[in-house]
Amino acid sequence: MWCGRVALQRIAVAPLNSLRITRGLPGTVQREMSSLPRVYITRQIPPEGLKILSESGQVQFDLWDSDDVPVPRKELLQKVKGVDALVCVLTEKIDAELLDAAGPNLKVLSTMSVGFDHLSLEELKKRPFLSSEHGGWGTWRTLWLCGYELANSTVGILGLGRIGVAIAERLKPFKVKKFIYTDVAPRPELASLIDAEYVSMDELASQSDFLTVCCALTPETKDICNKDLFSKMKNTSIFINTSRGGVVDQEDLYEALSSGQIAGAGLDVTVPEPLPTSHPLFTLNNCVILPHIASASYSTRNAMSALAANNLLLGLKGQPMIKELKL
Ligand SMILES: O=C(O)C(=O)CO
Repeated sequence: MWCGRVALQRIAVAPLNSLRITRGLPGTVQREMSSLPRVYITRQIPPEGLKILSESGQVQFDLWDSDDVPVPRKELLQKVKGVDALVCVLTEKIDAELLDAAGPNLKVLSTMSVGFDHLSLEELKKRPFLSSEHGGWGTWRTLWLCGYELANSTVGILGLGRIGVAIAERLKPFKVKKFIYTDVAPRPELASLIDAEYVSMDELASQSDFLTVCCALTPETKDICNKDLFSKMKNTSIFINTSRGGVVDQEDLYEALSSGQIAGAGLDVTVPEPLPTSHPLFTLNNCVILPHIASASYSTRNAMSALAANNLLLGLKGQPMIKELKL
């Protein structure tokens, strides 16, 4: 058997290996949709191979469930659309038409054959998207990597303090329609700086197009961003956390992102930090995770160190500090 591994991207293990197999169209077997890489198998391949894929927990697959008749070309061209990987046999012509139909998500082509005369090597070589060396970019496409705009949006701030205000000030030029916030109580002085409206937690969840978490992690705010909050958010909303990972129930967030309950998340902070690369959140294509760098500019970090030093000196002199945490 020759397995043509044309290119291999990182595939992280996700805890979703118990997906139910459901019967789809006659002659096909489908696994339920999840965020795992999608594989199409063009033939009912012998059980050993299917078992390996099934038990790996690394992929979801869709299969032409017959060994007597090859998958009709029309069905094949439909089924390969957007797949991450393809297992084929020697009856399938892997040519320009098929590779175009599959599109730029295709990262691995594995043929269950020693011969490879059914593969158009010229076409395979031409396609930069089959090689991770080319950055995985395909041609410009109309909806590729599109996101939601800040213009005309409602931005919700969970926990309004200096950071929430600073974020709003930076977002305002992008023509945000409205800022809303919630906190333990209204903070009119800060809110007036950004013209933000005080709302309940439920209203914050249901109205925000972008919900940004700026509260401190305390016993009261631990896991405050959980299933209950995500279930009230719009499925077009983006969740941002730059405060502390502990304010988010990461399992609930994974569920909300993978089920499409919310559209996406940007996390600068996680539990733990660094988040292990095997963490399920890393398997999602609608979750961007950064290594706690929201304040990582030379001037901000210098200002932070100067503030810490000045506070210390004032404290030693018994004078009021510039910023003091009242215990
Ligand atoms: O100052 C903090 O608390 C940070 O998280 C650094 O960005």
